[in-house]
Amino acid sequence: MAMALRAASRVLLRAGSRLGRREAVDGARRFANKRVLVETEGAAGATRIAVMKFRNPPVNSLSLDFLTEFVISLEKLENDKSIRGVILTSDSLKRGNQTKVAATEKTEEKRATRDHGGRLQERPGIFSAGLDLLEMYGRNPAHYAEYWKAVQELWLRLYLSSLTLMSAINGASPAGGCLLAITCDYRIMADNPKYTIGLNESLLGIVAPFWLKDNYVNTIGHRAAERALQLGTLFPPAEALKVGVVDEVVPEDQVHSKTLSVMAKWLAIPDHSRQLTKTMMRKATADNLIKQREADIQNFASFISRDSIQKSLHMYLEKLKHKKG
Ligand SMILES: CC/C=C\C/C=C\C/C=C\CC/C=C/CC(=O)SCCNC(=O)CCNC(=O)[C@H](O)C(C)(C)COP(=O)(O)OP(=O)(O)OC[C@H]1O[C@@H](n2cnc3c(N)ncnc32)[C@H](O)[C@@H]1OP(=O)(O)O
Repeated sequence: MAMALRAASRVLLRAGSRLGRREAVDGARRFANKRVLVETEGAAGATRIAVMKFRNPPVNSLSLDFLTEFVISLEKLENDKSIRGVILTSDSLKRGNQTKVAATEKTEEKRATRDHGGRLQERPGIFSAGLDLLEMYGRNPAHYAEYWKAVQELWLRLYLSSLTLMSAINGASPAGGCLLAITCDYRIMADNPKYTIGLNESLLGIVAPFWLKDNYVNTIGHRAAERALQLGTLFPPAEALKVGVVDEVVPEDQVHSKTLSVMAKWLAIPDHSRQLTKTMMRKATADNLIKQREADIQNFASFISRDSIQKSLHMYLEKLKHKKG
């Protein structure tokens, strides 16, 4: 398994250097590729934590490029011995240096936030819209296979990470967005009823993969997962807390500070015992995928290529496009 992960990571690193964009380097304290910004907090030489901010406009969907860049960034953090904790969050807060694009049409309004250079900015209120539907629609089986391998890789890396991972959920978090959150050791969600979280695959006419289902069952229990998966339930914060999809709900402006303070408590536990415990709890679930990765890829590629599934995705995409039109 370690060898397989190292080999996959070499491939990703090569892809990363081809993608090649390291926009900002400030010692070890801040690095970024195009879609993931990583900031570290804490004094040099001491234990530090990192904040990984998603910035893949407009909705932080998990495109192939995003997945590649994410895994490269995570690996860098895993290799940095001074980093013990990582917070996943969206870089979707409004920045000062922005202007509203004059918008009369509804479709314009939807994407009205641009910076002064006219570049599209991440809109606030979205943690991640989940897997990129355009990677799963209208492509060929080889592309589906490549994409699914990257999705598996992301999940395995996060689920088995030796770091303490926390998600600061500052927006909507459907499907793959929920995947990011439930791989973490702890989840804190902003108390905004507009934000929802859950595995809504069934509403799209698709099915969550077995390993994500297992992750969900491990998080909220079998009965709750069985019901939520069939109904494709997206829980608002209070319900997400009640069912256990998230561990805490706090006012929106306190999500970051609260996550930092919970992280401090987790980091007070010795790493070796916490890590061994985490592995003990998670290894069997991860091994289930590891032993059949290739079969899972083939399953996905043939499932998603079906005419009926492509039709469902087409209808869902159309619905998204016209929902406010
Ligand atoms: C038996 C089984 C056998 C085998 C099975 C094997 C494997 C399993 C098979 C399949 C599993 C596949 C798993 C998939 C998991 C996923 O993650 S699927 C994605 C689920 N995501 C969603 O449903 C979210 C959809 N989006 C939204 O609900 C809203 O966009 C959101 C609340 C995030 C934001 O709303 P709003 O601010 O109003 O923005 P818009 O809706 O206007 O969206 C802006 C533009 O972004 C586009 N977009 C939205 N989401 C996605 C996405 N996930 N991927 C790509 N693009 C997305 C949207 O269309 C708008 O585009 P436009 O401006 O119109 O061009």
